[in-house]
This record gives sequence, C-alpha cells and structure tokens, in this order.
Amino acid sequence: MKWLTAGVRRASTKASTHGISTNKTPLIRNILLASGSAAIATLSWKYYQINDSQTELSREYFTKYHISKKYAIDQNHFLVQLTPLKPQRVNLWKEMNSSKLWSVEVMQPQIMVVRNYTPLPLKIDDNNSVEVLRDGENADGTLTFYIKQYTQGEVARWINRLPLGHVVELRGPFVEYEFPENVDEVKRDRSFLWGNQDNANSNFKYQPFDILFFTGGTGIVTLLQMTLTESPFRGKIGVYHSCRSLSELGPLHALLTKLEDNKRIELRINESKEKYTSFRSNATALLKSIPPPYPYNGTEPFKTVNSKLEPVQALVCGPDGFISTVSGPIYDTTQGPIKGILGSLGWNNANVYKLS
Ligand SMILES: Cc1cc2nc3c(=O)[nH]c(=O)nc-3n(C[C@H](O)[C@H](O)[C@H](O)COP(=O)(O)OP(=O)(O)OC[C@H]3O[C@@H](n4cnc5c(N)ncnc54)[C@H](O)[C@@H]3O)c2cc1C
Repeated sequence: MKWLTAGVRRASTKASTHGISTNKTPLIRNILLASGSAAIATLSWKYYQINDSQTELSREYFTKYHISKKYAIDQNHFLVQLTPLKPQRVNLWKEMNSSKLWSVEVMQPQIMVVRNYTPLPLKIDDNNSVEVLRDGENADGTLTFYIKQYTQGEVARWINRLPLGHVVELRGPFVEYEFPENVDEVKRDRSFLWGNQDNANSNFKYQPFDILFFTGGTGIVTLLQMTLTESPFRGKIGVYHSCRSLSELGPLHALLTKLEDNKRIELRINESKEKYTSFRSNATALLKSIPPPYPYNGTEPFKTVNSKLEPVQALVCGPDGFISTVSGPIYDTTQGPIKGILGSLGWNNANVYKLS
C-alpha cells in the first residue's frame, strides 16, 4: 500500500505546483483536489488488485513459474520443480488435502496447447534428495511433477528440454475427483515420512472408508498426491501398480515403500520388463486378489480401524490401454461402462471412476 499513498500525494503536489485553482475559491479547489485524488486512488487500487491477483495460481489466467530443479531418472522419466515468480499465499496442500485429486495445466506457447500434470507435495534439495512438504508448508507455492516423455509427444518432451530458470505458465488447480469430506474430521498423522513414530490414528471422529487404486505408469502420481499430502487419506488403499520397471520411479520408489511399510497402502506391483511379473501373465492371481465392492454407508461415527481391506470405491488411472484392461475404455466425455477385470468382478459405474 506504500506506493498507493505515494500516488495520492504526488497527485496533490502536481495540482498545487501547476496552480490549477489559485484564482478559484478554496471550496472548488478542494472539490477538484479531492475528486482527482479519489479517481487516482481508485485506479491505483484496481491496478493493485489485478496485478496482485494475477500472481496467484488461478483457473482464469496463466501464472508464471520458473524451472527451479530438474532430476533425470532415466531416458523417459524425470522430476521437475516449478517455482512461482511471485510467492503464493494460498497453501494448496492444506486447501485440497487428500479429499481432492487435482492437476494444473502447463502451456506450451509455441503450439499454444496445454497439458495437465499432477503436482506432488515435494521439494527437491540441492543434493537431489526429495523431501515431503510438512503441515503448513507450501514452499512459496513450488510444485514438483513426475513426468514421462513420449517419443512422439509434444509437451512432456518440450518441458524436459527446457533449461533451469526458463519461465513456464501454469493454470489451475483443476479438481479431477473429490471424495466426501467431513470438515471437522481430525488430520491423519504422517510423521513416518520424516522417520518418526506415527501418533495413533484411532482418534478419528468418523469411520474411514477403504478404496482400491489401479495405476499404470505415471498414473501413480495421483495415488502419491493423496497419500503424501497434508491430512492424507484415512482409509486403507489396495494399490495395483503396473509399470515397465520400478526403477523408472526414481526417488518416488522409496516413498512408495515407506507408505507400504507404514500400512498406508497394500501394494501389488507388476513390472512388464519380465514376462513372468507382467500384469497380463499374472491376470489369474490378480483376479483372485481383488476384493468385491463393499457398500458405502455414508458418514458414520468412528468405530475401529478394520484390519481387512473393504473397498467401497475403485479408481483407475493410467494410459488408455491400461484403463481399458482394468475397467473398460474411457471416452472423451463419458466414463463408459465398467468392463475389463473390475467389470468381471461385479464392480460397476456406481463404484468405479476412471481418471484419464
Ligand atoms: C488430469 C491429468 C493429470 C496428468 N498428470 C500427469 C503427470 O503428472 N505426469 C505425466 O507424465 N503425465 C500426466 N498426464 C498426461 C499429460 O497430460 C500428457 O497427456 C502427457 O504428458 C503426453 O503429452 P505430450 O504432449 O507429451 O504428448 P502428445 O503430443 O499428447 O502425444 C503424442 C503421442 O505420444 C504418445 N503418448 C502420449 N501419451 C501417452 C500415454 N499416456 N501412453 C502411451 N503413449 C502416449 C502417443 O504416441 C501419442 O500419439 C496427466 C493427464 C491428465 C488428464
């Protein structure tokens, strides 16, 4: 506001030095001065509001970030950290918590297209280690992404080639899926992420519900977002992850293992690099391990943390072929019927959601 006050003062000084009203009555002079100052103050305030608001990430306009860290995992996979040119006041990790699965759009300015990417609550240190952001921390709005580039792909390849410091434009956040949320529920502890003992989780107010999560390739980012973020998902998650090789996860693999060791997820992995570990060659065993859908009873008072996984919802996230095998094809604007593995086990459109 300092400059706004200065603007008003300059206007009054200018009026007096040009002697606008030396031969007018004091009343008229005062009216002129007051209305001129008010107009400038209004304009200045409007300018301040527009300028200030456009630095905050929004779905309505693009906000500028620069590439602050890059971490090449292998030829096709990388982590990239984007830091806003102006620090963000809103802490999206707190605002979205685990009830909203969200992404942002990155613009490729030469071909004027946007692609969605899923931020992770991480920061990459100078020695290239990956740290999870703590409660209340938003690292000034820095966002970290795990991205795969495709030989024929436009935007991921372009992002991978950009040098450190390059400015890119982002828009968002876009909520892709939302779980029911009780606003007065207590947060779930996640001290284990920093090597500490978790506090007991039996102090929930409401009974948590369990889900299944089928992820293919980079589809794992959505699961990582909801399990690593502030106030992570409270129920149990049965994860079926398919990828070519676990090494393509780079430092994210250690986080996945931590989540498994601390019983946040029940993880089954299929690596396609070896025929005997692939999703397809293990289809029969996989089918046997997938539980049927359980009824969702809505909000109920907390009873106990059940040791058995009783999923009320299945999410499927990955390349089109993967989604098709697990739950039938997804169409541009509709989910399509539930077919594939989940369809054959009695899951349906009421309890399966395909994330494109
Ligand atoms: C909500 C949402 C969140 C997303 N989050 C992430 C994320 O965090 N990380 C990430 O890496 N991607 C993510 N994606 C995918 C991302 O938006 C792009 O689609 C992806 O980066 C490919 O874009 P491109 O411009 O590089 O390739 P395009 O130019 O769109 O594709 C060109 C060619 O690349 C190949 N190709 C592209 N995508 C695939 C694919 N999925 N499987 C196989 N071949 C493919 C095909 O040959 C295709 O013809 C997300 C998508 C959505 C909708």
